[in-house]
Amino acid sequence: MQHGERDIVIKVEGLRNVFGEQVVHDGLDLEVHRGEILGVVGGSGSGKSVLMRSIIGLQTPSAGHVEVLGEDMIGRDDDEAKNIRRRWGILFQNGALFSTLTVAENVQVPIREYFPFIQPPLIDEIASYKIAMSGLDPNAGPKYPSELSGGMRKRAALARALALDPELLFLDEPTAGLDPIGAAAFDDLIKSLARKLDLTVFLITHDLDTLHAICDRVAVIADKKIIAVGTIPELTALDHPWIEEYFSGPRGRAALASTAKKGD
Ligand SMILES: Nc1ncnc2c1ncn2[C@@H]1O[C@H](COP(=O)(O)OP(=O)(O)OP(=O)(O)O)[C@@H](O)[C@H]1O
Repeated sequence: MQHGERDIVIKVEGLRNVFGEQVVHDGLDLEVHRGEILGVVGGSGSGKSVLMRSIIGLQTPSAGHVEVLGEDMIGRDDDEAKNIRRRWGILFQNGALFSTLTVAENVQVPIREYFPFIQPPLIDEIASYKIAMSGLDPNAGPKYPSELSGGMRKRAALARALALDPELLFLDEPTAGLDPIGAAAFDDLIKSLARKLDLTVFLITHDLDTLHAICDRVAVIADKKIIAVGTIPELTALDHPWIEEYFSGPRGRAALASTAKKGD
């Protein structure tokens, strides 16, 4: 399928990132289409997180072009960048919740930042709604992150990422540290929210089950660039040793078998 400019939510062209002597990205290109869940995979240290940081403006690339939701991300002043940031939510790898705030207060932070004129009772209501949407019990609202399980913390962080009704969601290893049942439940939640809320999702993961269960396409980083993007069958049809080893090695085969079983 051909995608018009308006259907491309993230466009990265010729991205180059260098730390000292180390070239992490060189000539990296990627397009993320509206409404898709795009998984990003690659070996440890291949530059997945640096790619995400370049897209969200936390890392200024040495060269290249990054466009998000039709806006050029490089060289923006603070106010302009803030207006674009409002349109996406981010779930960082460790959740990155404020430990001194309750779950409800964490979810309220972005709402208060962007809409300080909204009255507190309404802010409470919006936060409760996001907490419920993320599959947490309403009793979780007054709890502190340290009082929650790992899975509940992820859901709380997801509620905060959804606080401003984003169009785009960035997820950095959302199922890392969860047991397989918790991870599958979190995958289901992401898939269902993405469909219901018309989200575009950029998802970094090492979790083969997640790739099979929820990703529409997968982008593979190796050799400092995106070497392939496509559905898993499209990728496995390619003759590339890393991709073959990744998807067709023992863990890849197990993930495929378990997805096939689920679909019976
Ligand atoms: N701020 C920084 N300063 C120097 N080097 C950095 C910085 N951030 C990342 N790097 C280096 O860039 C490379 C890519 O890092 P990145 O975190 O993007 O890898 P990754 O693919 O996300 O890895 P993992 O799967 O292990 O999380 C690594 O070698 C890392 O050490």
